[in-house]
Amino acid sequence: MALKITVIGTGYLGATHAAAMAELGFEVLALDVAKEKIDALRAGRAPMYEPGLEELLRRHVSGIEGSSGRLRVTMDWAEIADFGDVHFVCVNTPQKQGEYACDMSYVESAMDSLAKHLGKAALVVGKSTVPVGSADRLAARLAELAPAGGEVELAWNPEFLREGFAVEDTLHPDRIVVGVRSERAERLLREVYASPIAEGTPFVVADFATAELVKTSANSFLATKISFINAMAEVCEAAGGDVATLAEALGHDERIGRKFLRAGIGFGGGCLPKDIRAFMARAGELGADQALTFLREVDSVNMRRRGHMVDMAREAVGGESFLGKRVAVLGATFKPDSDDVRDSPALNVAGQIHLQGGQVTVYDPKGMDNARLVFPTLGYATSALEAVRGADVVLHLTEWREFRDLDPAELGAVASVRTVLDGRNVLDPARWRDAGWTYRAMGRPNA
Ligand SMILES: NC(=O)C1=CN([C@@H]2O[C@H](COP(=O)(O)OP(=O)(O)OC[C@H]3O[C@@H](n4cnc5c(N)ncnc54)[C@H](O)[C@@H]3O)[C@@H](O)[C@H]2O)C=CC1
Ligand SMILES: O=C(O)[C@H]1O[C@H](OP(=O)(O)OP(=O)(O)OC[C@H]2O[C@@H](n3ccc(=O)[nH]c3=O)[C@H](O)[C@@H]2O)[C@H](O)[C@@H](O)[C@@H]1O
Repeated sequence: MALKITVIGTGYLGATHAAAMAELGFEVLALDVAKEKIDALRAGRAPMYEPGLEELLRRHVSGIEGSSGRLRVTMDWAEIADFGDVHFVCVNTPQKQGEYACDMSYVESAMDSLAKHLGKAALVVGKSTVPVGSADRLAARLAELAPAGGEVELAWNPEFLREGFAVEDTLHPDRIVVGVRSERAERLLREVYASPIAEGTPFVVADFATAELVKTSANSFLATKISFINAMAEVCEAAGGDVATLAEALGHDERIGRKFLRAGIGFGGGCLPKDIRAFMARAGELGADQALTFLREVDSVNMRRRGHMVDMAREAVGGESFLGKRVAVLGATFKPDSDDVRDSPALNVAGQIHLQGGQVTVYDPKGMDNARLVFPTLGYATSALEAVRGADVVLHLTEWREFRDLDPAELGAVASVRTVLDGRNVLDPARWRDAGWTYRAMGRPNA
């Protein structure tokens, strides 16, 4: 009989995972403690903006006309425990308030709720990003709490999807990593991922600690690559070089590669920043803090880029202060094709300028509702054109396709001053200059 799968936590990771599991042909039951997410999913709506997710949900959510009916949702733990052979735990692991360490309380609470109701053999699979050593501890806790005792087992299967490509990355991952303690756990996970494995996706079997470490080291590597190029941007600014040309030239070396070498206002989101901090905190607990001190630099280079964009904007409006100045901010999300504003560099820059007295107006194609929740005091416009109306400077902070396609002449007709600062290094300087704009980018003093 085909495996039955549950997904606990239906945020960016869980909602996508649940829909993808249904797409792969499994019967899926998903649970969340947030009623609005469950209501949205039940109606076949994605709880967040993620390209392709809503189509997948409508194809599989039970009760939607023409759907396969393979995906159902619930808020009932007993139903979840009774239904699943394999339970994926996809809840959030944010940074602890005022600390670098990871807040494990959501994972612990979800595991406890599930364990108490488990009455039959099951494989519980952690997918959340956790500090190394967590799976070991959670396995002992699970064994203690689960009534079925030895028949309930834990595995760890970190996730590498990127927001904006979540559906594609889940259905066709570049690798699958599983931390397992038995052949049975490995066999069950091979069954779950039979389809990507058949497509040739590498399936890496590891112990718990290594599986956990693959995830945090992957995100640390990506963060380091971005901060490396942003450090080079700082040097280019001092020396009069061009970081975009530098990155292109570096990227031709296959050992370095072209990806993740885009300089600008740096990385944000619900993962990279908090994951490198949690990794440093955990290394400290393990007595290996020296190994990761470089991540402190990675973090501070990254945070400096936000401050540098604020400085560039202040200089553009006269150098002294933002008082009485209108600043248009294009972009609120931490990256394009997402509505996620968690630790968004764009919103951080907008917020800093607002706090320094600037009159900030933000526009983002998908992130407006989330941005308003985080920064209700900023001004919000209904289009890029409206945001730019009367502006003394325009900041391009999230590289949505829509912004690249804007007509600089049309914007120039409504702006008060034609100065654009490109925080993502993707606008075409010639197009803007031809329309009478002063164009400046980060790390490209002569661009
Ligand atoms: N967002 C992403 O692109 C990726 C996230 N991850 C990791 O996946 C985990 C989840 O991240 P996101 O989906 O972004 O977070 P999220 O905040 O979007 O979703 C988490 C969901 O878990 C639910 N939840 C919290 N406590 C619960 C409980 N006790 N029982 C049931 N549900 C509960 C929340 O209501 C929320 O809907 C994190 O550890 C993150 O680091 C890993 C790879 C990619
Ligand atoms: O653990 C996670 O949650 C995920 O974190 C990242 O994915 P994501 O946060 O969706 O976004 P990325 O594409 O990695 O971008 C992160 C940030 O870096 C910035 N970035 C990216 C690339 C670049 O060259 N320069 C740059 O500033 C982006 O603008 C964005 O703010 C990883 O890429 C995923 O593999 C991982 O699963």
